[in-house]
Amino acid sequence: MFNKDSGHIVEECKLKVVYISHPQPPSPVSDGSEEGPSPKGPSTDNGNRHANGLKGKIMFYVVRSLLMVRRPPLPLWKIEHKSPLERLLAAISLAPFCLSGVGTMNEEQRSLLLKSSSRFPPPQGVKLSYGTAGFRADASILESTVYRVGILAALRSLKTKSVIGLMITASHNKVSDNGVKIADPSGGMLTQNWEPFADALANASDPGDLVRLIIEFVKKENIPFEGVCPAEVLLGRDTRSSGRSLLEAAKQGVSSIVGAIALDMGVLTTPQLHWMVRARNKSMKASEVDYFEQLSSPFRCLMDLIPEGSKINEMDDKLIVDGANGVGGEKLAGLKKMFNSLVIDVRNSGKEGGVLNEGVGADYVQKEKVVPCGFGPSDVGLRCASLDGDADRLVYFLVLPKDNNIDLIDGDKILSLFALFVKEQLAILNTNGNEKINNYYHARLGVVQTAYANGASTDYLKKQGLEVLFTPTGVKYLHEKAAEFDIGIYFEANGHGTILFSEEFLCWLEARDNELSSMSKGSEQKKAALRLLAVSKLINQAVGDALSGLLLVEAILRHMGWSIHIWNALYQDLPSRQLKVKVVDRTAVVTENAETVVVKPPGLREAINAEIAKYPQGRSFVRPSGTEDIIRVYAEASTQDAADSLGNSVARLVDKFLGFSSSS
Ligand SMILES: CC(=O)N[C@H]1[C@@H](OP(=O)(O)O)O[C@H](CO)[C@@H](O)[C@@H]1O
Ligand SMILES: [Mg+2]
Repeated sequence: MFNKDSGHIVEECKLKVVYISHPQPPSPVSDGSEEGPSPKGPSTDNGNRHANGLKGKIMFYVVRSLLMVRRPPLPLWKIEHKSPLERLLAAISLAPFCLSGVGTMNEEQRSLLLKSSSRFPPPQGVKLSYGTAGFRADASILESTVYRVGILAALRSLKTKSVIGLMITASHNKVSDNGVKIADPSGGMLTQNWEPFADALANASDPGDLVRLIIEFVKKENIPFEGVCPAEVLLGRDTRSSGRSLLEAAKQGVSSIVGAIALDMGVLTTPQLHWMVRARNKSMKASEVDYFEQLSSPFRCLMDLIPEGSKINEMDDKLIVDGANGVGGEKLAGLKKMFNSLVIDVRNSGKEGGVLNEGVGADYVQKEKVVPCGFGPSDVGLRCASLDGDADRLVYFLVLPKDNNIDLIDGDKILSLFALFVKEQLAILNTNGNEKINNYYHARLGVVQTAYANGASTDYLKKQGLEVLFTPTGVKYLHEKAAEFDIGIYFEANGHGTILFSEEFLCWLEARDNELSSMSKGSEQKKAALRLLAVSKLINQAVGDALSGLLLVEAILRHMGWSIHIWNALYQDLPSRQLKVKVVDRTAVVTENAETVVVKPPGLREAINAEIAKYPQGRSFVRPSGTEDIIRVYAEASTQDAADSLGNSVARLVDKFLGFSSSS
């Protein structure tokens, strides 16, 4: 992780180093623990301090020399302390921290935490939970939470000896909300084992409680602490104005762990930050320019490999994108400059005065099934797409001639398009004319959905002979499941998804590609190998990414020679309805079987099943949202009226069992 370019990347990408941890220099007078008594009592007297200081200096150089054998110096040495004298002073001030062991906390670290955390008191009467996508709430109460997640990210970096990401976003939620989540070293979501600790940290009542929790956790997880190892956290935020002060809180959190640094990567899409974390930990270049290059070059490769005759007519050439008045539109405008084979008209880029996610964006389009602001009758029949507020979701749509209605082409249909293409390329790769080839690799291709996937999509995918699996809502679950395959494609109906390739399969594919280069250059197999390799590079391997997903959709439609109408006609969605019900305590609903069955409160399951039985092709389930304080209701049936009616009946049941009237 802390690759040799650590300092170099900082310069090359013109990154701003936002904070470098400043451990308190050992003072001969005060131990800096005014905030509360030390559990160990006063650590040293003055004489001991001086003696320890000298011992510390000597030991520090020994430890540091040893550490430098296996890693380059911290960016700390390169960036902040420019002159040799400044570096020496920094080394001396860090010395005491480098002497303490694993899983322990010395007085200086404790004092630093107590001091900084006292500036971020937690909100009163609020219980926070690291839900489907981290912590989310009204931005005005989040400073303490973000500060504490900064601490968590620094500890995670120490534990994994890798670069960690911290993203400040509330995605598709309203502009006054915000949120914070962590990207693990792979670029994926924070490991689920650490979520209870995240909850405990966020809800710690005071600085003392917070420090006690950290001490316990550091011990339990054996985290190398107190400057023994460096920690590095990449910070990103979406376009919400509250993100600025929250980012400051995150910096304070990171820097309250000795040896930890925070790098402000600026305003980013969520998938960009995840990608950068992954790239840094793979010692790859990780700037925004590199990200654009990573997407555009395989896209160009796929376009160059489009079969002769797969031409689409001019009307189908233009794509209109709704940027949700968020970060995605602006980034897409930058990305599209890197190729001229695609005409993209970006609307709702945030520069026209619209409000983030208000009447715009992928979540609005998918849930309300109406045109977003800025779209209208002149767009009827054109290929349109919508990103969400942090650009990790993508849906397509067709504007219908009447009543602002749309034909939605959601995550399920994007998944179907990707699955068809990958399956076709795998089949070409493993066939030589009519003969099966010898160097055959049976790549396990799997697709992963949630209960929100339209039943018609699941039927369609199964009919194509694909293995379909289900997980609970939340990309952390889908991603984990998809990673079990050689090629795992996952999508939530709302448009979050990606394609994961196993290392083993990619190794084989690269070898096969080389073999084909010498044996059958220009053959269909060679092209199929090149296409699959291009897909593995274009599609974000860390998380679902609307920008990379959009480029892949565009490339595949051209490959197939399909208009959006042909794509949309792959299968017809069953009519569905989604509703939200406000209840007293949403945690009272407990589900199982990928959230399709309610186990608590007693009696609700039977009542829902009795409703479902009244509707042909009826399906309905309820679950507590992980991002909003509500219960979500989903209903599907053979007609829209029936789906609406089933949804309403189930929503009434939820209200009856758990609503405010039931508790009074
Ligand atoms: C029905 C729905 O769209 N749920 C979304 C929503 O989660 P909830 O837990 O349902 O609030 O936000 C998550 C994060 O973006 C996303 O993963 C999930 O699919
Ligand atoms: Mg999002």
